[in-house]
Amino acid sequence: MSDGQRSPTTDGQIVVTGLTKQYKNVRAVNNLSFTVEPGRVTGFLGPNGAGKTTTLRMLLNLVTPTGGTATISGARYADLSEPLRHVGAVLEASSAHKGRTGINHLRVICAAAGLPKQRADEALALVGLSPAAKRKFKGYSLGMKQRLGIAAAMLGDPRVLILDEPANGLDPEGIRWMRGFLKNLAQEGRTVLVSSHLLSEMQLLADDVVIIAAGQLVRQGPVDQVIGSMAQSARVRVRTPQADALATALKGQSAVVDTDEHGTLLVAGVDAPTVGRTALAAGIELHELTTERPDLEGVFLELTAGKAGIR
Ligand SMILES: Nc1ncnc2c1ncn2[C@@H]1O[C@H](COP(=O)(O)OP(=O)(O)OP(=O)(O)O)[C@@H](O)[C@H]1O
Repeated sequence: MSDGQRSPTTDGQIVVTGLTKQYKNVRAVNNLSFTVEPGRVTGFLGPNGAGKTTTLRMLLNLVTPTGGTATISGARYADLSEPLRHVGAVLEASSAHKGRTGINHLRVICAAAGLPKQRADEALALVGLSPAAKRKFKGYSLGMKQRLGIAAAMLGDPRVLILDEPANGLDPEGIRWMRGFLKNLAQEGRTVLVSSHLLSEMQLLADDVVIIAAGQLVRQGPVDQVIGSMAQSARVRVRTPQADALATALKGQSAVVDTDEHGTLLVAGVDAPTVGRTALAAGIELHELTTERPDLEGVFLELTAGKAGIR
């Protein structure tokens, strides 16, 4: 389907179907399928060498797939009539001519892409770099270079933004800025696909996650659902002066009950409301009832265990 024939239902959607990349000895991406929806930040997660960069490069027509397809708004990147107006990408920290100022770097891209010159000023303002517009690139910090890369990606006011490890090398303030910036783009209805190995960061940033390992899909879905779908995902912490009685009552509900060194019950297999109701029915007093979920890090390690390869 060409850019002009895009269906409104697929606008901004990224669809990866059976995508495969075989290098000489390495199958970097192996029959990978997932979708990325507009209006959401999607975290693309995987251990080192999982195939994230190769996948993003195939999406952007920088690497030719061995098999399968990757489309953006129903079209392959190569078939988009004005790719920069449709897709912005930041694949690595921005590189630019060292002696060129930030604003001139962006103006050169505008000229090459047939975009109006004032977009350079607008994009620079968008990433908070206007005060450094006339400073030379060689004097930019890593954080400023990252922002300039994002400004370049935003020149065409794209519907879809694709970023490979954008938080790399940023300080905490830079990471906080990036998080707010990307969430805001998603709120505007844009599609934001961000690869990262910073799992804790994704938990704060992403609405959805696509987790891959060894080139294959491990799990995809809303962050909360992916965490919640783990067999051992939720445990309920219960403190009660009648621990033995409650443990007995819960075992009748096919819960698995452990006790820690302080006598606190750790209950798996039933949710907190069930524990509360069971306690109430048995006339047991509760001092604490807390649902404990593993963080994304724990889920990720469990999901990709054994697949994270030195490949
Ligand atoms: N041009 C290439 N030629 C041969 N093998 C390659 C090439 N590019 C990537 N690979 C291999 O493909 C696999 C996937 O690499 P890729 O860079 O896509 O993973 P990644 O998930 O982005 O990893 P990282 O987080 O370390 O960047 C790795 O084993 C890598 O060595």
